[in-house]
Amino acid sequence: MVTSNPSKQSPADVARETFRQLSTTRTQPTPEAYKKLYNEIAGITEPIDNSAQLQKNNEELEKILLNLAVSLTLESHEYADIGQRLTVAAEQHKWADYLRGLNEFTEKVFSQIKNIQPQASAATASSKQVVLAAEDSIQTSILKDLLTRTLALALPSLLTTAPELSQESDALAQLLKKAVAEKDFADIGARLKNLCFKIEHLPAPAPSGAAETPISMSLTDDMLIGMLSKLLSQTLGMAVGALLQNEPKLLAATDTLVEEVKAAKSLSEFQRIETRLKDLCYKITLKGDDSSEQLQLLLSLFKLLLENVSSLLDDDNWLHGQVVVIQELIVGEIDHRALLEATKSLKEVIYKQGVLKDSIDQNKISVKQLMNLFVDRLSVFANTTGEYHEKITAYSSKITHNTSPEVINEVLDSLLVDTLHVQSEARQSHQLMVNAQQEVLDAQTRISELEKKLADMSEQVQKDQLTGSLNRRGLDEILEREAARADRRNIQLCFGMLDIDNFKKINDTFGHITGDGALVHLVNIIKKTLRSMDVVARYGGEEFAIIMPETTLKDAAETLVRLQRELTKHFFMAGNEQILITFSAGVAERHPLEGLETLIKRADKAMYEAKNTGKNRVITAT
Ligand SMILES: Nc1nc2c(ncn2[C@@H]2O[C@H](COP(=O)(O)OP(=O)(O)OP(=O)(O)O)[C@@H](O)[C@H]2O)c(=O)[nH]1
Repeated sequence: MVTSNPSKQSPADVARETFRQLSTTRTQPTPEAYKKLYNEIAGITEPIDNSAQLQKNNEELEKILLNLAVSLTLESHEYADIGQRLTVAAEQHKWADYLRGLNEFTEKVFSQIKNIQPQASAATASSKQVVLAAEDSIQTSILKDLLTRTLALALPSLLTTAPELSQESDALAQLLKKAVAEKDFADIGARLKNLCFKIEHLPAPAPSGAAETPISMSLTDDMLIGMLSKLLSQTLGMAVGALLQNEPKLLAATDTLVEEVKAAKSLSEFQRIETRLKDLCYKITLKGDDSSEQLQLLLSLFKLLLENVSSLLDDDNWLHGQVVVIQELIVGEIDHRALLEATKSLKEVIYKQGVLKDSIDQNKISVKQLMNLFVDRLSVFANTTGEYHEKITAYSSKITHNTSPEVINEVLDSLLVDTLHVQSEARQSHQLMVNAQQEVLDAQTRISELEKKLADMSEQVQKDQLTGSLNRRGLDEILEREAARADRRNIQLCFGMLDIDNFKKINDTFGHITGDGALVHLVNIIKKTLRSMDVVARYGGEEFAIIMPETTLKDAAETLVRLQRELTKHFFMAGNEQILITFSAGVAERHPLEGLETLIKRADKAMYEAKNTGKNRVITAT
């Protein structure tokens, strides 16, 4: 039975139903048969003759199907056989044979997946085995996904949909050929999903069905205005808005214009906006010239200053490190954010320099006071011993010239008194020396404690020393700033939390240094994959946070899935061993005015759910 309800079914639904009926009634799936049934199901009568376009579509489709068949002949033995049969069927236009062959192929792929999964869980003896099994399983599941979608959705729809999409599919078929040869389906899976998404979202046919067929893709004025308005408001809001961060007046004017663009519904409204846009552009150009000149001057001054600071720093490694960080920050493209970060780091350097200098000066003063005291005592002692020697010489001559016992007794008494005096001075000086030595040691301990404190402080600056990503403190600051911006501009902000799976096993198998390398590898891949406006921070040991400004929850989740896919393409190498790094992630979109602690908690909770439901997945927070 044919159902006809054009107002309720999307073209994709109709296409699916057409395909199902073709197969249950065992009708040959020729393009003509497909089109006829499609129109019946969609309740469309076909008033205009678009046979030339259909002919072209059919030819393109046939080419795609033939390419797919040929690509399979390059596969291993069992797939190559099917590929041969499909090629013959496509060349002879025997579409029923072709369909049977494709179904057989899908069955084979599904049964292979079932075999691979137990293999993966059994392969615990060597991590390499696990990695290889996981790799196979990922590729096969992508292949499965790809074929299911091809069979169920993309191909039938292509028979009747837009020619642009046919061209895209043709390119895809070429890619598929390459992917099968190289056994790398990650890219093509994503592209096919994208194509299916486009097909699913093709505009529905007009309910009257009188003038339009499902292949009609003509852009109406409304659609054009919609696209124009979206493009303009995005350009203004994101690009221009970001450039004007330190120009509040122009920023406010831009924000107002963005709202007006969003609300504009007709071309005449756009014409009015155009005049105001020109005015804004003019003002921005004026400001831009002005401030970029100032910025350049300021920068050259800043660089000069840094060079001098650097040469003054002697061998203080920490401060040198900080100066290098600032120099790196201002190398190349300078934007407002880089300047803000550089200024903050410089303030930190200056503050810490001050603290260190004060403490070391104080210690130097106390050592100096001690030395003065010691020298004083020493001179007293020297005087005393000098006098003693003089007295001894005098006593000696007295004894030489006078031998009476009374005189000698008198000399001996005096000598005793003088010797006791010298001994007491010597004892005092000795004690002083011991005290001084102790105080110098104390001062040295205090100085090394200060240096340690300084080293500890370096952990508090914004960067994580191992991975070069932001640390917790850096994360807090940027998150606060982005949240304020999101509130001010009424735009989305997403926060992702990800935790490497089974990281302990990497450490236990290959050692901590390799584990550290894996963390650095992950951050590098994150930085390569994400947009430049996204920010990655190390949240804890093997836990990372990602801030995604101006991103919807759906896009943020897709970004993290894309990141997972990138990791399957870039293994981490531990010597000759390939390690597949996977992670579990939770992602949350910030509610307007939501506190950051709550936002982080929601993402964290979703991340734990991802861990507890099998790992290597992304869960969106409620
Ligand atoms: N090499 C290295 N290891 C770290 C670092 N920070 C934390 N770790 C280690 O990361 C491991 C985390 O282990 P667990 O918390 O059990 O997590 P896991 O093994 O990833 O397991 P799941 O999270 O459940 O997938 C511990 O062995 C930590 O010692 C670091 O900076 N370098």
